[in-house]
Amino acid sequence: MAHSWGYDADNGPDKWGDHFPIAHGPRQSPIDVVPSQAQYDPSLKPLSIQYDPATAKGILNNGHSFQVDFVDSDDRSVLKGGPISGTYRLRQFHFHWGSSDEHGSEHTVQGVKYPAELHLVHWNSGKYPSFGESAAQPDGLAVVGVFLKIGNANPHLQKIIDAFDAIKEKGKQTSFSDFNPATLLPGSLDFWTYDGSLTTPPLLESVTWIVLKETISVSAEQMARFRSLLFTGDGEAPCHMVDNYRPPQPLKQRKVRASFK
Ligand SMILES: O=C(O)Cc1ccc(OCc2ccccc2)cc1
Ligand SMILES: [Zn+2]
Repeated sequence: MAHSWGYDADNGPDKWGDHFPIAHGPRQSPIDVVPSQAQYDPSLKPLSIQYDPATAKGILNNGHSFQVDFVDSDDRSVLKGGPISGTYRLRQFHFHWGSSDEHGSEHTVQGVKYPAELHLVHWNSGKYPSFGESAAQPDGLAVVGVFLKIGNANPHLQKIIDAFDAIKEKGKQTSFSDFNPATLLPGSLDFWTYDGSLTTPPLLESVTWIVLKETISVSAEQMARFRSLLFTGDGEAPCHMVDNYRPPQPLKQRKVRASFK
């Protein structure tokens, strides 16, 4: 793309296949999860999520979303169990959200859209030497997806929102420490799982998706703060960071499994 990918009509999800042909591949994400079509798999282990708040490093506006990055040079913050084998290290988390509370999530549940979706990105440190290497392997990444639903203000999200003034524009970053992402998880870790991809270019088909059934809360005022971020950098005409989600993609020959009955 002459101009890099984004979420506008001229560079958005419908155009990504022009430069990233895998966009039309067999295991693209996100998908619409249809609970009645998901098969309960008793062999799925419970999810094991252990994060050390000391591994939180910084928060960055990357021009597509904002992400909180973690020290991933050791196994202090890891995901195990569920559908994965071995140990996957937490690399970063980020969100996708809408221009209104009626939409914004990437995965949908029987067509239901949520105002936002959290992605906790992990890489297979038990098998590969780095995130970059892992991202190119079919079993390289594991992303935990959590839906946000409008309700009470979420005090754990508020710590992230309080950093937004320092990262309003594309390219801005600031330190972000002593934060445990496990505070962003719902009470139940029941999940759906399927083989998929990154939901942004390069759309690599290297993600084991683990989508939690239970939501976490966010207030309408907190969602408005997400929408105050900008896609654009200093000196550019400001464009609010909203609707940074890819819509559901064809399931093709895949099955979705459920960890619960
Ligand atoms: O949206 C998601 O959660 C999938 C996703 C996960 C990780 C991610 O990292 C960026 C990136 C990964 C590999 C190569 C270049 C860039 C990009 C997207
Ligand atoms: Zn994502």
